[in-house]
Amino acid sequence: MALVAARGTLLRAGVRLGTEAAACGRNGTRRSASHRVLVEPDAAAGIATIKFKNPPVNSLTLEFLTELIICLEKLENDKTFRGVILTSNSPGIFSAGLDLREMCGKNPAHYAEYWRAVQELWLKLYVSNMILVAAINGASPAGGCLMSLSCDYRVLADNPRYKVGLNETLLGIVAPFWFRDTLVNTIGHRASERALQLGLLFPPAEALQVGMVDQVVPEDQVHSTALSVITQWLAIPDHARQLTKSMMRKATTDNLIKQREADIQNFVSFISRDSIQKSLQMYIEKLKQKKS
Ligand SMILES: CCCCCCC/C=C/C(=O)SCCNC(=O)CCNC(=O)[C@H](O)C(C)(C)COP(=O)(O)OP(=O)(O)OC[C@H]1O[C@@H](n2cnc3c(N)ncnc32)[C@H](O)[C@@H]1OP(=O)(O)O
Repeated sequence: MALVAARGTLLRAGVRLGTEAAACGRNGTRRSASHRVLVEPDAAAGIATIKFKNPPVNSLTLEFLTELIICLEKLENDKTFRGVILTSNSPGIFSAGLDLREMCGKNPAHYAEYWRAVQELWLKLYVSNMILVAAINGASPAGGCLMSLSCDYRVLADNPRYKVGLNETLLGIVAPFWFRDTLVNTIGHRASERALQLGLLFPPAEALQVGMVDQVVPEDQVHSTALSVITQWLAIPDHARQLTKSMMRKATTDNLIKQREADIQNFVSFISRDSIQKSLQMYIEKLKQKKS
């Protein structure tokens, strides 16, 4: 159902599925997956690199989310690809997380459609059969950080401006239970409690120390490191690795799947509150003022 909804959104957005489908094909040459998702397939190695290209900050708009979901599904169904690197086409910003404008001043039906797409992306990432490595080449707050936490391994560029974390409380909003669970599964309960309550954004050395990322490397080595990690993981027999991943992660995704509709309703009523709308608008204003 979610994919049908996603395709509906894409068609409304004027994205041609034929072009998009071809883009996630197995050719060795670089192709553009869609407007916002670039795919660089290396069929011989069985690895594809997905590059986020949704300027200015790779925020997760509904259209971008939908393109990512469809691209991941194509790769998942194409047995050529066993590993995927997620990275940004604009070094400096991995992803600014959920698009604030999608959560501000819209109607409940829009919020529901948006949240279903956010859930769908997480589900696709978290229990993917493929090996997913995040090559984090820029700042990655909130939903951007969630994407990387949903991968199997995270490599972060060593730049003090590239902070990662779930900073929702700083916006006056609350990370939902499945964001929390993803963080707890990665860094443990106590560290998550502190990080979530304070909305901490960790610079590289701290991110490594707390376990938000697995490796910090010089900026120009992020992609090559991600590649060599995937190559090591590819040496493990797929069925054994996939079953183990599922054993580790399925309870977490099942928890959302069984209450998916309630989670959407909860999001819609939370985000529609006047007080939350005001907080988000103030945050957007603050981002604008930062410039002037
Ligand atoms: C019960 C459920 C409750 C709800 C749960 C909801 C969970 C939410 C998860 C989220 O992901 S919320 C989003 C959190 N994201 C952030 O806090 C990031 C905010 N952005 C930044 O900190 C910075 O922009 C940056 C990413 C560090 C980049 O900094 P830089 O200086 O390079 O660019 P800016 O000048 O700040 O931004 C350029 C441009 O982009 C706009 N923008 C930035 N972030 C977002 C965003 N998340 N959504 C939409 N737009 C964004 C920013 O306003 C600027 O716009 P203009 O002024 O040029 O129009």
